[in-house]
Amino acid sequence: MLADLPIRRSTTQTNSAHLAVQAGTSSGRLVHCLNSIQLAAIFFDSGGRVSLCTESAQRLLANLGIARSAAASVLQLLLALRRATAPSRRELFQQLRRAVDEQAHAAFEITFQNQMVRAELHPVEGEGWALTGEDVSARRAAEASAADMARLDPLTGLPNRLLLRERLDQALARLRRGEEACALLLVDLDRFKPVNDTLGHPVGDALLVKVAERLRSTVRPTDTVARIGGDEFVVLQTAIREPADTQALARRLVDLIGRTYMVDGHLLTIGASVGVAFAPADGQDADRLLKNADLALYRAKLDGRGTFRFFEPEMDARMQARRQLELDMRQALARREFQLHYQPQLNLKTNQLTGCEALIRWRHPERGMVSPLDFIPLAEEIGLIVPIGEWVMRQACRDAVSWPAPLSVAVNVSPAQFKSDRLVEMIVSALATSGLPAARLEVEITEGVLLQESEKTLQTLHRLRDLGVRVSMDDFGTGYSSLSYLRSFPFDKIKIDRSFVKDLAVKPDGNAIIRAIAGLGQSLGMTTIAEGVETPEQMERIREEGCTDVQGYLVSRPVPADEIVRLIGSCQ
Ligand SMILES: Nc1nc2c(ncn2[C@@H]2O[C@H](COP(=O)(O)O[C@H]3[C@@H](O)[C@H](n4cnc5c(=O)[nH]c(N)nc54)O[C@@H]3COP(=O)(O)O)[C@@H](O)[C@H]2O)c(=O)[nH]1
Repeated sequence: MLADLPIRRSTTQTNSAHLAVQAGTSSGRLVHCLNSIQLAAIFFDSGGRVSLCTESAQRLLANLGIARSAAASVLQLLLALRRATAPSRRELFQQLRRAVDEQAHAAFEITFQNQMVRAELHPVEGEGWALTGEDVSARRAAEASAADMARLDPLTGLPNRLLLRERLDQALARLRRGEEACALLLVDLDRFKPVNDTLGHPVGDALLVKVAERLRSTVRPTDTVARIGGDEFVVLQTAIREPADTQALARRLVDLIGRTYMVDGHLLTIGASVGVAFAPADGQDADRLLKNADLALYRAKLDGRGTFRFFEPEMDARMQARRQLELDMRQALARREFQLHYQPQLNLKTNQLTGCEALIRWRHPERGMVSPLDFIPLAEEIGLIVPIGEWVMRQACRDAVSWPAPLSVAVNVSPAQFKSDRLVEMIVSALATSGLPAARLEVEITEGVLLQESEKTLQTLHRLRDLGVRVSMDDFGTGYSSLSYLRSFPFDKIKIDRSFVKDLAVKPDGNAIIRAIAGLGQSLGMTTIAEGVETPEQMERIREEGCTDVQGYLVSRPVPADEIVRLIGSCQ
């Protein structure tokens, strides 16, 4: 049908909206056709007068408040449109005016009383003009709503990272104009993961929604609360008069999130750690502010969580140092920079060595000897303890197999290693490849291991025990519930923390504690070994209180593998 019409497609534009009109039209058929496809179109002759106006175009003009008579010519129509729309559109109409003067195609949009019309002005070769119009209000509204949705977190309805970023950029622009300071508070939920893991994601999601409501309820309407990750929220506080405003808000956030929640019949308690960065003091661009708030958050977590910290420049330096240590540690395994030292354990009754504890050492080419206290916690935090711990286990088994039986080797196993499903298989493999009997391997764990996923952990411990591996409880007495853990698993050995041995000389009740633990071990059929024994007096008191074994500098400091072989030989 279009072929019948006096319309031809522009050579450069294939879209049907981009039409050029040929001379010599049969206007009756054309109007009929355009009316039936609901196209708003107005044709102007070479004198600029309206020669054809479809029904849709008439309705559109009426909606825009433009009288039909006003549309008598192109210029009159443009003037009427100019009067009908906002001053911000005036520039557009100047462009249109130019298009008319230059006989060029032009496309534009008119917003009028919530209605949006996309219009196109097409020059008709030597004959006049065609103006087409399309109501795009619904399409533009859908696009705007999609754009809004793309800036909101679907679960909580809070702004997401994208919108936060825009608001932060706006706040920083105001700051640059000297208007107001702002602060960024990065909020990370503590103990959220166990809720998700144990009660399932629907409960976790409902909890996040409640957290979002609490956060929203505690800020001013001018502030922004955003959700930027699973359990990560951000508050952008604007118009700050003094840092105390932000301090009060940070305290409120920690307190509010830490209050109990009732979700799906479950009483839940989580916490929040908050890191704060101020603009302009801690950064004037969004990236720096976010980075510095993150550093402050990291500090808050290190300081025990459930608290807030303000960014300090030293945090950056500390983080750089930590990153370098992490990089070095990742290379240390491949570069064979780790070594094992061994510290002997002595039975007080027989005066014979019973075994040795394997203690890792890191000989760094520039740092020198790095203490495990300086790198094991970081290795645990970033998960590197799993490969490092595997190396320790395999090396310890390889070294111990050359010691005379029944001497055993005790290996520290970290909580993070217990999370790995491969732990038991790895130990079986270390024993098999080294040829060390399982009974000569002892696994030392701390309370931290039992604190996590206790059911799974206990299963792992029982599997190890079934293999014949012995299990000892390290640092006994320093945790919160050492006693209760003794009931949950039949340990082979209790290692009394060296702080109690140290207290022997200084605290009047020092020996009472050692006596109590030794008695407990005796009743439960467990070996009790006192750590950190440095003097003959300490050794004597420990023997008197009933401990079975000792370990400490008095017997020997931890020594390299070849030296322990000599030491063992000299004791035989
Ligand atoms: N997961 C792993 N942890 C490990 C491994 N190797 C060591 N560690 C842990 O690092 C902590 C520090 O260890 P280290 O500096 O080796 O200190 C040990 C001994 O040197 C020290 N000790 C022993 N006797 C004495 C003494 O008489 N006085 C004194 N002041 N210190 C002494 O005690 C540490 C042994 O502690 P423990 O493990 O609790 O028996 C330490 O927590 C290690 O556990 C590893 O391979 N994996």
